[in-house]
Amino acid sequence: MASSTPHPPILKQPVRLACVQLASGPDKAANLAHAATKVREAAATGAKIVVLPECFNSPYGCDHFPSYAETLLPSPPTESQSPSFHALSAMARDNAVYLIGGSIPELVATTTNQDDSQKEKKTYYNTSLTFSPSGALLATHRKIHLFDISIPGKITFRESDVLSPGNTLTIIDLPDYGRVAVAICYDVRFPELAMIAARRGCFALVYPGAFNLTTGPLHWKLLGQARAVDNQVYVALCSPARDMSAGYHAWGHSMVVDPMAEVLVEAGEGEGVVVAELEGERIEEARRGIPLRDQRRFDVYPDVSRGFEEP
Ligand SMILES: O=C(O)CCC(=O)C(=O)O
Repeated sequence: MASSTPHPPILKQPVRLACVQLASGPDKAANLAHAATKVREAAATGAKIVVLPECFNSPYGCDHFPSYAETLLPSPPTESQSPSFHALSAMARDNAVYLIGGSIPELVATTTNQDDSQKEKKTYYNTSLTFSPSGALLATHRKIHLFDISIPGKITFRESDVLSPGNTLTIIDLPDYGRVAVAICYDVRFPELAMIAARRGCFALVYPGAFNLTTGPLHWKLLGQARAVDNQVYVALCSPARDMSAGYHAWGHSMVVDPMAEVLVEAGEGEGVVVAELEGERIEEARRGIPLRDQRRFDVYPDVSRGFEEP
């Protein structure tokens, strides 16, 4: 029921966030080197939170996940187990930024004893790593909702043919600023995640993603604005650049949406960096003007954030 308890500020100080809409190809080492250049460019704008796209260092597609997958556990992995882990850590440290490192395919290999012989089982995830300005790993998010869709004549995609889903929601404390939630692409379609994260005090929901030319024009911006307006938080969507010579055509249009659902910055199709200033007062203003948080009727419907265990 409505109450008007005071709410503590959820963003400690204004912060600039950059989405790097990256062009990448089949050469992982080249992709990592190029990402480092673009993260430097993003940091030079004054951005202190930098976001990379989903599958930023490989082509996107089920055929590619196993050959590009890296082992992240035990953490920290060695350089040869995960060159991407080390490259991302260095990008964060070299530029003194929080780096939400898009996503990479992750391999978890386990051995089991069966009938006196050892069997190796390989499990793959779509995984996002976030690093602190000192280069320390802050969080790992494994895509929870796998991208399995079929729109006849347009697009069929079945990540679950190859990938396994993650099972935890990812809320990250950035000590200088406050909390953000990270989820990956198709995860944006599930408002429960966003609601829980916002009610746990996140000032921004960050989605590395790679929508396509069918659902991108229909839903990408709509979903970004929907998650923002429902939760009165900032939303950042970060896509790869579109490459019509690649097997998968990403929509592009990386953007940052404010707590009133206004699109603050939006990229086009090609490579680029978009930057927005996030301010706690803008969140408070939205929440004062339209006081949803004090008007929810949890006596009529359940609060999905109740019972969620913090990691
Ligand atoms: O939800 C969509 O339409 C696209 C999702 C997607 O591309 C992904 O999860 O990688």
